[in-house]
Amino acid sequence: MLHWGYDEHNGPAHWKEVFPVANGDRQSPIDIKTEETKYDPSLRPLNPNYDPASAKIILNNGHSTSVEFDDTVNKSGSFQLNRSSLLPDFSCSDDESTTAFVLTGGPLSGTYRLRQVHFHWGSSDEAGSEHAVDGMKYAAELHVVHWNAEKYSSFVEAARQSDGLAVMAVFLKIGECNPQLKKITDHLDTIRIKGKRALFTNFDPSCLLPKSLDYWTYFGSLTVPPLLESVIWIVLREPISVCSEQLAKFRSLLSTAEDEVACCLLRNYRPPQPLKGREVRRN
Ligand SMILES: NS(=O)(=O)c1ccc(C(=O)NCCc2c[nH]cn2)cc1
Ligand SMILES: [Zn+2]
Repeated sequence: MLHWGYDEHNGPAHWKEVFPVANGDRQSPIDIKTEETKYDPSLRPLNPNYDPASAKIILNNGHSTSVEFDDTVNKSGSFQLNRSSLLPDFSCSDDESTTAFVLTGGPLSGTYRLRQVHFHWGSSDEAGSEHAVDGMKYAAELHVVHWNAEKYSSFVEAARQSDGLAVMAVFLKIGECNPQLKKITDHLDTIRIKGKRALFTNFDPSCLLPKSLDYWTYFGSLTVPPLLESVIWIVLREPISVCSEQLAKFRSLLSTAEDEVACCLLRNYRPPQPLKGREVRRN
């Protein structure tokens, strides 16, 4: 396998050839069998707190499109909420607290810092999500990626620890066009080619969250190589909407770079992996 991807010759079935952890005990995604999930009263409400100004760029890395955030801490060690009045304010969180772009609460102990947001989709609207619910797949899935900045000094270090990462997954269900998603899909034609990136600031991912923050949670892994088993998954139960035209824009992204024969990134989801005895809890 040259470089991993989602085609017949380099897709999920081949990843174990280079990343043996693909057959590990806590791989993701999974099919969530709702009858087998366990209510856990100790689970607290999720508390996402994002400073829209920390968004930096939107990029096409060849296997997804992601919005990257500035997850470096500033000199004084605290986060300032730089509400630069020059930029239009897309923030949906009216919270003026100064703990910017972190996720706390839920199953998490400590503060997880926002790193990036990205998507997974399929070649048709029938499938595209990575997690499934009672065997049912949604059209796409949004991942909001955080790392344990309280215990570890960098994302790369945290990505090697069993409690290093926390990813919040949101299902995208075919329906109305999503006005919040428009900001992202409107930028995709400027980053069609693998490696392309564009300035993208003042984006607040809480705009993409559903009304209810009820969730399932389980211990898993990255769903793309290196498939590191360092993710506390938080899967929101309520989907957000997306329309076919918006999904079509994701599919028009290229998985190839400038000097390669153009190939569209038609799908980029890994199928559900064995649960291997893991428990899925719900709040
Ligand atoms: N789909 S997902 O599970 O949410 C996910 C989230 C993040 C990453 C990621 O950041 N990959 C780079 C990993 C790395 C390790 N060391 C240096 N880079 C991949 C998949
Ligand atoms: Zn992902």
